[in-house]
Amino acid sequence: LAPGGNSGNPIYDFFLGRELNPRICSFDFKYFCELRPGLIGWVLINLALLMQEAELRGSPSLAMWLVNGFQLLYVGDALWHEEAVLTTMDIIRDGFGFMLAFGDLAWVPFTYSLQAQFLLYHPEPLGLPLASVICLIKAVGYYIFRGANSQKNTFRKNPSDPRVADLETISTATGRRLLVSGWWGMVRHPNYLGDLIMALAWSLPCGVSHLLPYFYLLYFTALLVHREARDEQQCLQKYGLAWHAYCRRVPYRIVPYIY
Ligand SMILES: NC(=O)C1=CN([C@@H]2O[C@H](COP(=O)(O)OP(=O)(O)OC[C@H]3O[C@@H](n4cnc5c(N)ncnc54)[C@H](OP(=O)(O)O)[C@@H]3O)[C@@H](O)[C@H]2O)C=CC1
Ligand SMILES: CC(C)CCC[C@@H](C)[C@H]1CC=C2C3=C(CC[C@@]21C)[C@@]1(C)CC[C@H](O)C(C)(C)[C@@H]1CC3
Repeated sequence: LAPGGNSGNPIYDFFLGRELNPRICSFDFKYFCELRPGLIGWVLINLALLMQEAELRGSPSLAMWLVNGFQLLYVGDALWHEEAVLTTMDIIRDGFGFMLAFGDLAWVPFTYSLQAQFLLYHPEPLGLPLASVICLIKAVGYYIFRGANSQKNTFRKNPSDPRVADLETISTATGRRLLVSGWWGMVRHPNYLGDLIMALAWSLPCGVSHLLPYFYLLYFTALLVHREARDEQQCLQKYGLAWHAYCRRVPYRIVPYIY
């Protein structure tokens, strides 16, 4: 049973999921749904919207190309680094309840493709200079997101790997160490920061005339703030005093000097 989804409150447990890894033989429903149908469905919906725009207006707009390219990179990255999902709280702690079943299969493909849906009905002229700035924002976000996630994954797999061996760490009572320099010495969730910067770059090609393309950015900020609080609680339970020491050393959660 999932540690989080067995609180005794039936509504909460239905949302978070009672069973941790529902399986038939070796087929793990949660692991499959987390990465395959929703993410691939999202890319296919985006592509269909791009093709429909080409049919309507002769060719896809630059804004549509950017949104498609950025989100394809995000999904490609998730599939390329597939094994990293095994250490996320969704796989380790959360059950396969309404949140993940609905989230993976319906929420991700249909709401994450909102920017492309918006562009089909509200074409947005985008010049090359602004497009270059947006690409730069995406590149910075991706650099932080990938750098932080890879640094932690490499360290968790092999702390003496030369790419992470020189980083400063704090020892914990569990025998595991926490990184306190590199990306993880900047804020306590540098990967969330990179992800949020990328989310901004996905919305900007749609202009600023409407709030709808910014829905993902707003929802994602709320999701990550809540997720960060849940992770913080779990880390405090796991690492106790060492976690307090890490928080003193790295006081900001997601955005340096702000939050
Ligand atoms: N697009 C989307 O809808 C979503 C995207 N994401 C993205 O998924 C990715 C994974 O996120 P998530 O699973 O929430 O969390 P993280 O990848 O940030 O993992 C948190 C875990 O990392 C370990 N950790 C924390 N601090 C340190 C440190 N200083 N040194 C070493 N290990 C540390 C702890 O686990 P332990 O010590 O046990 O290893 C902690 O529980 C992120 O990039 C996030 O942005 C997440 C949710 C939704
Ligand atoms: C329905 C609710 C309002 C919210 C549902 C939340 C889910 C949609 C997200 C919870 C964690 C997720 C992750 C990804 C997609 C969204 C959900 C399922 C992820 C697969 C996206 C790609 C990333 O690279 C990742 C790190 C693999 C993500 C893992 C967490």
